[in-house]
Amino acid sequence: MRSRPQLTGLLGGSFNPAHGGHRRITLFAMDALGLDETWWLVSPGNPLKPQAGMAPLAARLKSARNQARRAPIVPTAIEQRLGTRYTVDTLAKLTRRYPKRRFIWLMGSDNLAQLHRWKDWRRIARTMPIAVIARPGYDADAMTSPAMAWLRRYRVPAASIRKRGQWSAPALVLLRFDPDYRSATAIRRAHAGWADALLGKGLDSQERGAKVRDRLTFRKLRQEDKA
Ligand SMILES: Nc1ncnc2c1ncn2[C@@H]1O[C@H](COP(=O)(O)OP(=O)(O)OP(=O)(O)O)[C@@H](O)[C@H]1O
Ligand SMILES: O=C(O)c1ccc[n+]([C@@H]2O[C@H](COP(=O)([O-])O)[C@@H](O)[C@H]2O)c1
Repeated sequence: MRSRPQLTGLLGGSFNPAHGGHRRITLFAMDALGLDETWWLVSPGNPLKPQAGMAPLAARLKSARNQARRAPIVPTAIEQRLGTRYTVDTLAKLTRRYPKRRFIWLMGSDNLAQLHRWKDWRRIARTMPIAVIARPGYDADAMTSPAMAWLRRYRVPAASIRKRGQWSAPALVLLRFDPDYRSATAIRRAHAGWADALLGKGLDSQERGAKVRDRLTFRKLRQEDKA
């Protein structure tokens, strides 16, 4: 049984496809915040993004597994299993299922700039702390955004997350690392056929095995949290 709550980062995304920027910002954020692991929630579909041009979930998940290799990062399609699409609903279910964990929502500043358009975004902020990672080209819009106008009063240093006893919400941590210019948009422009190349003729046996392991891992974690 675990003696202290696991600090788990949640990075939700389209991952269309996952790229080195995701891995880099996740590892930097984990280090700055003292996280034990991060779950990459590969979204069935961002409610604000068009479905057109969105690769199949299996391809996006596979790209995420490739990027997460040998790191304490767990890519998962758990939102599909939970039947949730809006983040507020996902977080309500995850906190109920994994009551002993301490979660923190991670996102790039492009998402802070439009957070006020998300369903029940203040409820998200009341559910868990939010850490925002600076991203080239988006920081000015993020800092002047409607969500930031409300969130700025809850700003705390990264150290307050590291000290697990002080974990509370709402809390906003602003993180700035070496800027990372990578984006999925740029990869899609350069390599439109990435999903076909990755999936080949369909799900290979390795991928089918990963899918089963994904389900089992989260079932086991849930049992641990209930113990
Ligand atoms: N280079 C980066 N710097 C900071 N945050 C990033 C970076 N790349 C992605 N993120 C963040 O990772 C999360 C998932 O990103 P997503 O899967 O949408 O990739 P993306 O590169 O932003 O995709 P797209 O270009 O299609 O919008 C989001 O919170 C996003 O802000
Ligand atoms: O819940 C919402 O209203 C909402 C609106 C837009 C985006 N999101 C989530 O934000 C995360 C980042 O999405 P993306 O497409 O920018 O990678 C992903 O988990 C989405 O489900 C959530």
